[in-house]
Amino acid sequence: MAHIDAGKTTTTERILYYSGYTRSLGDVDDGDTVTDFMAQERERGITIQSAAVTFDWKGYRINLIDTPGHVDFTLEVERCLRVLDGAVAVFDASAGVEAQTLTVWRQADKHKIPRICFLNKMDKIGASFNYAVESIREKLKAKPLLLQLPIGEGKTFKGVVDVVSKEKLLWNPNSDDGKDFERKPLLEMSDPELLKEITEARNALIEQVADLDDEFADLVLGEFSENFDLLPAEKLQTAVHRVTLAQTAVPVLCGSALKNKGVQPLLDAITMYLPSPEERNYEFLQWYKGDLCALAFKVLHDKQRGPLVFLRIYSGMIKRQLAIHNINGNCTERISRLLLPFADQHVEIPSLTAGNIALTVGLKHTATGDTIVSSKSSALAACRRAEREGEKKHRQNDEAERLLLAGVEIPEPVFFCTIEPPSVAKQPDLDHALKCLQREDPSLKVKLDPDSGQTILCGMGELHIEIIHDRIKREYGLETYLGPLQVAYRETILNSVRATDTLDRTLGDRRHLVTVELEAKSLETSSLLPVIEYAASVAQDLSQASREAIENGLHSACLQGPLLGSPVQDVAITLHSLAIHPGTSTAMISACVSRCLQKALKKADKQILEPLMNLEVTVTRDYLSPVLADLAQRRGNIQEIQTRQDNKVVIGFVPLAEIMGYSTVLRTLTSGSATFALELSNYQAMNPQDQSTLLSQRSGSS
Ligand SMILES: Nc1nc2c(ncn2[C@@H]2O[C@H](COP(=O)(O)OP(=O)(O)OP(=O)(O)O)[C@@H](O)[C@H]2O)c(=O)[nH]1
Repeated sequence: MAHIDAGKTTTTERILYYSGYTRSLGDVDDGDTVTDFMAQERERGITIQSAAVTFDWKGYRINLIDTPGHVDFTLEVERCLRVLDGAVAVFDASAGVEAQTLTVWRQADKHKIPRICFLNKMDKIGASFNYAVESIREKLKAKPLLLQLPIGEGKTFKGVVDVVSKEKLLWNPNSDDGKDFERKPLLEMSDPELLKEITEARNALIEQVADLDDEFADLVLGEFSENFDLLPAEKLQTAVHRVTLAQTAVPVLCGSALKNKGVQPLLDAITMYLPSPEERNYEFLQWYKGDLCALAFKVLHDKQRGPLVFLRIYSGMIKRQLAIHNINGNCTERISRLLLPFADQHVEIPSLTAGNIALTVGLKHTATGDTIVSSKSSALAACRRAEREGEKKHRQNDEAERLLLAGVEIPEPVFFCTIEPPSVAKQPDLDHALKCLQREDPSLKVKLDPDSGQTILCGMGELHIEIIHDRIKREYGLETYLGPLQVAYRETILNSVRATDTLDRTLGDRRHLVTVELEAKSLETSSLLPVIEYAASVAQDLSQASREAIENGLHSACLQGPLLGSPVQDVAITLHSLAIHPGTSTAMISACVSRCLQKALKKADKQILEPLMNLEVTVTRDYLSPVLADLAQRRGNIQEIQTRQDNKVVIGFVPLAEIMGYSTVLRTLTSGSATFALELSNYQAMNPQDQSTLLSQRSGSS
């Protein structure tokens, strides 16, 4: 995991080469890497879908997932992190911690994933080991354990010193694939200076680990207190492994994937310090007692084979021709074939056990985030065990929560645009393509505009929508037309308003009569859904069906606000009175409260909320002024300007509406030398002037 362009794909390629899976070295810049297999990825040089690859290293089996770094694919990253036992965070050693690194780091924190850091690009001009380590300490608030130190930096980078074993690892400059390197103990005779430096680094490391691990502290203070040099490397490694698992510190290694240096020791570190599946102690596993339990974390549509579902197996075994039960979908279906994922080539296998990632063919109803078990009765047995345990511990856990592996929250899309098929006859084909793409990518939303009947595509960013458009063309052969990209605004109200409404309709011989009085007011806290309250007199004899009908009606009224037709948020609604004539259908109750709320919202003082983005621009000093001047014109609010090596890093907020197409603008402003990262911060109220400009633009254009 990493910020965009830190070198994850290049590192993965090296890993696959050294582990013997590939015979030649792929290159991102030449577009021939194994994991970036989608056509767009090869052309754009970025990782869109994280491919899962299985390989072996010195007797260990490793399932590797290369995640995308671009912020538009944050959800994809989180879905993959969710199923990992450990992660390697890759950094550009000349930039240290970048904006997206922070995001993925937080995601890994959320899922409690032990990790190690790999400071890549040590060969790059401006690379600085100390700078990058410092930024890990400061920005990620993590404790770095320096297991290696570089030999040279930038152009002079030649290899690394293993602090744990006090060995020098030098890569043969004449080897063009980095396979040839020598590992030599540091000796007083040949490397007195370096040996002194490394001994100090090793002692510091030992003290640091002893501070974090009591068992190690006892060992060090007892047997080896006089001389740390006598402490065997394996003892230190075992303690670093425990500390990594406890996530109280992170091992740091360095290298240059592009120049083929440092990747083999990284592989050793992965097997040595990251947890094996058994070491993760997933709490829910005890309920399954070795029965199958797996999580579907990715779905791909394959033209020939139909939906391919990636499963992380937590316990039990998966076999081909096995019937499985999907807890979320409450359905049973059969796996027809089982494959071991090797990027876009898949090897057929008869069975796969816990800890592995399986690619299954034949599951037609399983979607991303679903929990898979062997049968309904196995799920029930697990549930009973969980209940018994819960009673013992006097805990009131939600039964479903314990059995379903938590999925991943899907963020609300911030952009939308219309999409049209080349001809009306092709609309069903477009609908099919969008349905398949949505099953793969839950952050893509598709809606139908109730007024125009047009299909609307909602996504996480410009690149996201562009790529979906591209995929529809390439994978489904449909040339679609996109309308202009629009920002997804929200609305709210600023005061408290009351409204009443009556719906009286006779359909056939049945009279439907509802009268409602409600109050809508602004809510202090942020909430996407309206907070609904009932006056005591209303709550008294309200049936469950009527309550659901009311809530449906209120929710649907909040979907289209009075100003722009955008969702209304941060409102509290109180039902003061409600009279329902016997025999009135629930649909009529919904319709009446919905209309009444719309009336109230129309009367209220209204406010548009716009998405505000966190922006981080990295720019050389010479171009700082034009970048700042441009941001000022975009209603940008600069919080801080940091110095990162020779660059300036501008950190601030800017409304999404002002930053569309920014990559082209920034390229022109800085002759292509600057980079930027954008991420949704929150929704903020527009000022009255900007709001009225937007409203008049909209009414002029509609
Ligand atoms: N100098 C130098 N460049 C590197 C190194 N590793 C990768 N690069 C270059 O950095 C760029 C990005 O590399 P990728 O491997 O695609 O990075 P990534 O993190 O997978 O990128 P995304 O998947 O798009 O987030 C490419 O131009 C690589 O050639 C390195 O060790 N040194």
